[in-house]
Amino acid sequence: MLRIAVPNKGTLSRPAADMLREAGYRQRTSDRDLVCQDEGNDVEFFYLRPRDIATYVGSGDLDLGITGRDLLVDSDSPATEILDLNFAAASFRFAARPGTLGPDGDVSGRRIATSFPGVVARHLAEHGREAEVIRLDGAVENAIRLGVADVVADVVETGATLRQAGLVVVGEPILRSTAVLIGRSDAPSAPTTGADAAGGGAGPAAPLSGQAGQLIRRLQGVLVARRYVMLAYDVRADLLDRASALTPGIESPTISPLHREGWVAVQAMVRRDAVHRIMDELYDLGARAILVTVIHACRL
Ligand SMILES: Nc1ncnc2c1ncn2[C@@H]1O[C@H](COP(=O)(O)OP(=O)(O)OP(=O)(O)O)[C@@H](O)[C@H]1O
Ligand SMILES: O=P(O)(O)OC[C@H]1O[C@H](OP(=O)(O)OP(=O)(O)O)[C@H](O)[C@@H]1O
Ligand SMILES: [Mg+2]
Repeated sequence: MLRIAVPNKGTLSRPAADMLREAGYRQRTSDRDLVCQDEGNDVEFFYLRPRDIATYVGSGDLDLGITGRDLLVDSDSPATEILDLNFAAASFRFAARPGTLGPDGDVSGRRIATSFPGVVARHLAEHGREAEVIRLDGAVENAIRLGVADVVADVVETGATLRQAGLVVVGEPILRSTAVLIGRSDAPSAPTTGADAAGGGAGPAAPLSGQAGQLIRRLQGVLVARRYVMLAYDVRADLLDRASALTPGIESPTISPLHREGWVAVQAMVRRDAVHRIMDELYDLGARAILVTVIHACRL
């Protein structure tokens, strides 16, 4: 049975379970459940602190896991990113009281409070800088107010927490994080499919097979279904080339004959964020009966 680690609490927990449900897996019914068996799919889910997930996967005790890229980097476990799951986007940044640091964000010689000492240490080493790293469990913004640190390094989503603490971000983002599916570093990587067009990154090694490969393909299917819609319309056959250029689909649009002479029906997947612009352009071209439908699931 495939064993998967899923965040039990916090920002990642609900969207991770929602995504697995959308991919057809059974999920726990109570926040207190620590394990959920999906016998139909031969998969067992273990609900763990997101910070611990890379440790379980890196040791090989669990096969795959969902966590944040920043937590994966911080763990320094022999685990690697298989698929960007495209939720819980945040950046990891230095912040300080205005005027504390120069615009280049050089933190050399400063005291840096963070819950991600591994991410900060890697950044300092990559930039050849030395600083004192003070590891705290959370609410790190208070460390400056309390005189424990000069700089914080923390997750920033809206920036509201920093503003409330009178802090400003300094320098470029240290890391851009999203939720990711991870596996052991020495395991084969995800199968590459047309889903890569939807951001499903995959490494170069041989594809993961069996239930692991199936889970990855299902999650890639959810990513595509979330990012694309199906567009259908009728257009005069002599305008088909121009219409197809607007809706090339992922592989190629489907063209069907219409009873009305000189007209064809076209179907193609288009990116959800571009669909209204494309519909306007198709209408201006002369296409009619333009319909958008949601994709619930797919395998490309
Ligand atoms: N606004 C946010 N606050 C915290 N973490 C966020 C946010 N947006 C995205 N994330 C990501 O969620 C992960 C942190 O999740 P985690 O469950 O450890 O912390 P949390 O949601 O802050 O919960 P808690 O701090 O209460 O334990 C990281 O990968 C982080 O990048
Ligand atoms: O940019 P924002 O939208 O304000 O979000 C980022 C803040 O949210 C998280 O704190 P959390 O509430 O999880 O508390 P914690 O520091 O105790 O983890 C994170 O540590 C930042 O402080
Ligand atoms: Mg937090």
